[in-house]
Amino acid sequence: MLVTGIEILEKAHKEGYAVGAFNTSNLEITQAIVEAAEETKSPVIIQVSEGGLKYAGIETISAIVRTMAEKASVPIALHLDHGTDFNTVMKCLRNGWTSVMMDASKLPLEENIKVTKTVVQIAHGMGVSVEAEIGKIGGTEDNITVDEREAAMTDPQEALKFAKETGVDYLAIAIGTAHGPYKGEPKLDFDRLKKIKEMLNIPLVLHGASGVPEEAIKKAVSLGINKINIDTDIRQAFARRLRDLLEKDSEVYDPRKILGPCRDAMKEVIKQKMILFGAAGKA
Ligand SMILES: O=C(COP(=O)(O)O)N(O)CCCOP(=O)(O)O
Ligand SMILES: [Zn+2]
Repeated sequence: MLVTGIEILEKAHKEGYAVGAFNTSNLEITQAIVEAAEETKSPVIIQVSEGGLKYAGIETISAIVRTMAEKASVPIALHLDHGTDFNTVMKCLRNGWTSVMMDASKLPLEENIKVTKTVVQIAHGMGVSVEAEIGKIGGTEDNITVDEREAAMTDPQEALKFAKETGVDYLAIAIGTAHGPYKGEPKLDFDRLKKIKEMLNIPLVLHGASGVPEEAIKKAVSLGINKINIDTDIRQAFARRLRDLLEKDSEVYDPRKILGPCRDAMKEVIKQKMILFGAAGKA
């Protein structure tokens, strides 16, 4: 069933587990996410980035996800990931999305607060929940020094001010993760996470979670992470299966015989994440 993000995350926050938020941009990835959720009886957040919207078209990807979510037996939210453009956020609200991220983390704090507060007021008026970001979660490709990454981490006092002044439902925090494939092992600042959770007591979001060791994920969940964003691991599962399949069968040409097995490979990765996050059986 299609539900709001806060309906899913409030329960996770109260019961101390995390829900996977998996990015899609087409039919097969969406099918893989929904099938994984059904098979593990997990609530799930299906999310689309602005790049995903450009690739698929907002009306088309909305229709695919909403149709499958409404038919599903598990709770599913449709979420805009990293909405940096106000008008894109508004478009998603008009297309029946049940959760949006207003990502104004690149702006100075006061401007981030101002625009996020506006989105929260509008979204809440439509019964939609809101994620925002404080601190800067960059990409593993960004050439920044360790000190710069440290400086980009979320300041607990700023996070408290931000949450109070915006009324945001869940907050993405920077504690050492980054988007994309890691070169080395990411070091998460668990003390910072613990402090932020104690001070804010709302659902917290971990971006850039692909490639983070399982023990670190489990510790982050135990300290209060309730939404975990995964995209790179799914993309890499797709690409591995595709290469393997084409190497083994140079004659295959039916997209269904190519994309179907790739879909199944993505589904298996997603199921493992749902079990690792503690969401399995929580639907
Ligand atoms: O936090 C994550 C996923 O992080 P990951 O790379 O560790 O999977 N995300 O928000 C996914 C961001 C995807 O954006 P784009 O479609 O522009 O490539
Ligand atoms: Zn992200």
